[in-house]
Amino acid sequence: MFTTAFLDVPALVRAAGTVRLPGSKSISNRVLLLAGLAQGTTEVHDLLDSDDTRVMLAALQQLGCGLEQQGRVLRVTGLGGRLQTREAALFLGNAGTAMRPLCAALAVLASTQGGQFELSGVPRMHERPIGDLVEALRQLGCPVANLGQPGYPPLRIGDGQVHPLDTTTPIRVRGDVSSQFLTALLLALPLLTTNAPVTIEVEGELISKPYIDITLGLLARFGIEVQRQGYERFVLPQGSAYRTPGSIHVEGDASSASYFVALGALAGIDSEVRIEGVGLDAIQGDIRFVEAAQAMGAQVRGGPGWLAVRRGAWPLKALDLDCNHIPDAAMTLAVMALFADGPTRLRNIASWRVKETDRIAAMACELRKVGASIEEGADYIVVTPPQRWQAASIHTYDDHRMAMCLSLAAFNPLSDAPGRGVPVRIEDPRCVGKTFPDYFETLFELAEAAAGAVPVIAVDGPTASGKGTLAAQVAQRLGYHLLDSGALYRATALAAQEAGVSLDDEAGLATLAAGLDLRFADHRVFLGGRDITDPLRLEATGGLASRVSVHPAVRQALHALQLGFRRLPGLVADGRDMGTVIFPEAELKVYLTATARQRAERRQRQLAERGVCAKLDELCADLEQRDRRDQTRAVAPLKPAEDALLLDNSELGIEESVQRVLGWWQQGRPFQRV
Ligand SMILES: O=C(O)C1=C[C@@H](OP(=O)(O)O)[C@@H](O)[C@H](O)C1
Ligand SMILES: C=C(OP(=O)(O)O)C(=O)O
Repeated sequence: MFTTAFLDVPALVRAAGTVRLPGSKSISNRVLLLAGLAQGTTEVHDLLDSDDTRVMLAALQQLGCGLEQQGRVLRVTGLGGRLQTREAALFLGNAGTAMRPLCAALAVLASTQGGQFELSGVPRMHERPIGDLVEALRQLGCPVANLGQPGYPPLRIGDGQVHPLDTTTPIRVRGDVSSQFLTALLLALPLLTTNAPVTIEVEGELISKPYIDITLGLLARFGIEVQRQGYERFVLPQGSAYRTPGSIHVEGDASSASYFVALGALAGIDSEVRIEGVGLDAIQGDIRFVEAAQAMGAQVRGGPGWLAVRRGAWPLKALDLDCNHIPDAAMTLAVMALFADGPTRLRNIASWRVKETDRIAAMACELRKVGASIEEGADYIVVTPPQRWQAASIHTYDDHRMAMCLSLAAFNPLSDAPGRGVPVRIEDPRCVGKTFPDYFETLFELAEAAAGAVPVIAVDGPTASGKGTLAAQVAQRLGYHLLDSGALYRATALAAQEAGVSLDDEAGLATLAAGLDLRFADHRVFLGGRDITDPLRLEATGGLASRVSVHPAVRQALHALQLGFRRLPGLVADGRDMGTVIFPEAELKVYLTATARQRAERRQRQLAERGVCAKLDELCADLEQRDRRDQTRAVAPLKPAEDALLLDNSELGIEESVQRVLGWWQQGRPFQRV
């Protein structure tokens, strides 16, 4: 997951490959609650691992459910309807699928067995309505107190006493703000059916109906058959008891699939984007996003558990659609609308305003930034494609779907810059953690950037100038890949030593370099699968590397290897000839210097930290000798590129140097500052 302040997505042109989707959020949290209420142990396969499921799991653990992870299987041992803990404060983040159903289940358990629970979330959760559910629970006789604004979390549920609950009259709940209130009652009220059936009646037109189908389907898997009349009246039969199905599989998330269906429609030009984990047999209503995408021109094939999508009509066809049945995936349509042949109207989406953010307002604001014209109303949005695309820094409002949807705006081949398009900056990319922590990694695996669009920052400089530390820090802040090119020369030197190849044998060294099986992972370096990080850092290895690197054939052999590090979303490359030879087109070239004495002092400190005592004069003389050799070698001598920015860090701390480079980088980007 990217945890950077922002993530720049370069202009993208094509997509192909296979994505295996993470589990459905809606199914995961329902299954967890049902398993938590049932008697016995349920094996849950392919559960979603994200912010929303973590808060549900933490709550179940606090309540005394047994949780045991075994590989991809989670074993949940339920309460069997008996409270293990009578008091707890549960933090439920921004998960509607945890807050609403737990509110109802705990209200019933606390009232029938005597308990008291506090439910809270992130500040936005305290602005998301829950009043209609609280009203329904109060009708039953459950004490629910507002700890903040009436009608919103935080809430105190129960008061420690046992209360008689009235299940003889139908429980009425409004359905026009969120379907999750009805889902919550359906999941919780089987607890009250010991002596008589329980009836729920919906007031107002129920929204997001397919989510009720998920609820009913999963209740059936847990042995509860709800009788109903349309979406107005639901009866939980007397004696409804949660019976674990023993083992249950969570299908891939259909809302998450929408981004990759859109990806295929936009950029599956030569081949398909294949989606695995969810297919045409899905129990999630958001699978019907596929129909909307097809109406816009996408070519979709599919079967049980899979979809394959490629571009059909281009530009896409504008759409006018009632989106009430697919409230989450409909956001993806708003971004696809940027590529349509006319204005797209998405209707009946009032619930967008009370989700992770006011999604109509947020979508309008961010789509305007890329150049679209927007009309918005209380329950609709009309998107007219941009006449001119603009590079935009997208605010994401701590809303995972804003981040995921808007990243697709980086596919803008219709932009003015022919064949290149413009990049998109996604602020706070971490917010995708709510439902799809690896979204951007997955996108970058499938997407192909426009020619030359993957940015490179080259950091060159003499030995011990601190370029390795600087480059690593800059890469980390930007979420970019890192190439420590010196490590390639060092690894070649080590490999030569092991293979008994002389450091003067240019041809032998070049053969070794070309076949180098080198891998960088988690700040470690592996040669042929062996961890060589420590020997690689040895002072002596640096000296050998300097001798290896004078051979033109070795440099040639390592050239292609280095170019391969330039991958989405970007690269920070450090070395001696990054800006001059390997990446002469790098957007930013930094040449880092410090006086030989200062570098020697730093090196002495580093060595001392490792328990090695070295004389300053000797270190200084050695550095000067290496500088001379690097600067005077015939091929790619160490020198600043003509367009490099010089950074003398003799008087700067690491953070100051990092900030200086990030400042230069920001100045050259087409976005306003975040
Ligand atoms: O029950 C569910 O799992 C959900 C219902 C929908 O909410 P509303 O019913 O509030 O529209 C949906 O937007 C949400 O992401 C998940
Ligand atoms: C509305 C959403 O979430 P929640 O389950 O928190 O309501 C969503 O995921 O788009």
